[in-house]
Amino acid sequence: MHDETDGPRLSRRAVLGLGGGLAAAGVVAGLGVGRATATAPGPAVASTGTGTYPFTGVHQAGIVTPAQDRLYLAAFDLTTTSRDELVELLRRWTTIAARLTQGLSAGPFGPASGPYDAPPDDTGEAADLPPAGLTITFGLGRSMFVGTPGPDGTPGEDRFGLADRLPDGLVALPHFAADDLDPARSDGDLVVQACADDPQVAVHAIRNLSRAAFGSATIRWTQLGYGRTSSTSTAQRTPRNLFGFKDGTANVKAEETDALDEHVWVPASAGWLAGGSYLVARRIRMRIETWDRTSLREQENLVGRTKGEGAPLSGGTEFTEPDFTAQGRGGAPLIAVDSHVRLAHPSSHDGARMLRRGYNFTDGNDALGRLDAGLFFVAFVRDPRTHYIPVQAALSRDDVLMEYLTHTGSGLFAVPPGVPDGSLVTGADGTPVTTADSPFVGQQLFA
Ligand SMILES: C=CC1=C(C)c2cc3[nH]c(cc4nc(cc5[nH]c(cc1n2)c(C)c5CCC(=O)O)C(CCC(=O)O)=C4C)c(C)c3C=C
Ligand SMILES: [Fe+2]
Repeated sequence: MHDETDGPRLSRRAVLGLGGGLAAAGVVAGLGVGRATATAPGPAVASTGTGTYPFTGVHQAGIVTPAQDRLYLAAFDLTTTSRDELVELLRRWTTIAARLTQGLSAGPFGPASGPYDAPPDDTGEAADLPPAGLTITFGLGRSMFVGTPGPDGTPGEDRFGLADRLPDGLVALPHFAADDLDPARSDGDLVVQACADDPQVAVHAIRNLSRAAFGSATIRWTQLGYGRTSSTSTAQRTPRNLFGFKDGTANVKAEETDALDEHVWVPASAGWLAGGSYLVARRIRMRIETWDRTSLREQENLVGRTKGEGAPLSGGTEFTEPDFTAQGRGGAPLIAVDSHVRLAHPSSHDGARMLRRGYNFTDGNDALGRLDAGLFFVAFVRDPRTHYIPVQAALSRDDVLMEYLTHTGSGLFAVPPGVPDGSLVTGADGTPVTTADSPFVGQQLFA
């Protein structure tokens, strides 16, 4: 497992061989390019102290890799209508992501070594920071394929000739009861999820990707998150959400490879998206001031688990399966029929599970002094039609916890598979570069 206790960390400068020499080599990036094998990121190298996760692989990183402590997620709108420019953007983004996640600068020169009369090819604020386990995960929104329908229901525009490649699961999410969605915090043509154990590293990643998108795409909305609200590995302790409850106990974990195939990865039959997933994002504001005036008994009944250990109210310890048939004195179920865990449990949804990877957020306060805080819910599923929409519909309709929640933002994105190991193109300095045929996330879509 990657964590803060991993041995000595290398800063970007150290990884780069202290800038100068490698930056000089970067001048000739593009010369002598080759397919990266030796330089392709190897297995997770937490043990060597660099704190990096491989960028390449069958699946994109940032899904089953252990959830880091911080999130910066940005949704983008494309400003270009050129398919070639879209491909170029994805190529540039892929190279930058491959570099940043391995502790390199965004471009081959770095923040302080490029031509003196040009803006640096990296903004610099992460120059002396370790890679902090950065992962960057790309997703594609429905509007990229079919545009945005008009208010009168007129169909959107197929700007890139991709309408017939729309994945079946990339549906327009229905309106759920108690949704109060802000369009300025919802949807988008593209999404980039940057997760790291240092917020500055995650912000640096999005900033440099946004910079590289200049002229092709602009940021539509962003969300900062802290204090992951899920574990994605059995080696991680279960964190707590802002209601103070352990969150992520029953999550799908990286070690459950059969469950990942069944519930998270898009199957081979799904064409270009095979090996990918779908990312659901929901910005959920929590009425924490009201919650804090609620008795412990009521809080536990709303959730269906104990607040201290996170054990189901039917008994046992944190990882004991809830027993929904268990009754207390008087015959009432120990886990209420309208409790959160009962309504979200796979047994209520034909066995459907999801890989949750959410974060807490606090975005200031409202005019009444109440915190604008909550849970930025992120989940990866194999098909939102079976693995998310029915669950959300049941929760929005019947979950007593909803009395304390308002969904204020929403997004659904198709997450392409990973860039294959050994396929990155490297420059003379051995680091990834963008060329006319360098690989990119989502390449299968354009094949
Ligand atoms: C549509 C999916 C879900 C949303 C939205 C959601 C929001 C949400 N959840 C909590 C707190 C907890 N959730 C817990 C379990 C849990 N939640 C979902 C789904 C959504 N939650 C699932 C599928 C599960 C697992 C159910 C199971 O298999 O037992 C828990 C219990 C601990 C755990 O297993 O993680 C808590 C606590 C909040 C506060 C919230 C919105 C703000
Ligand atoms: Fe939940």
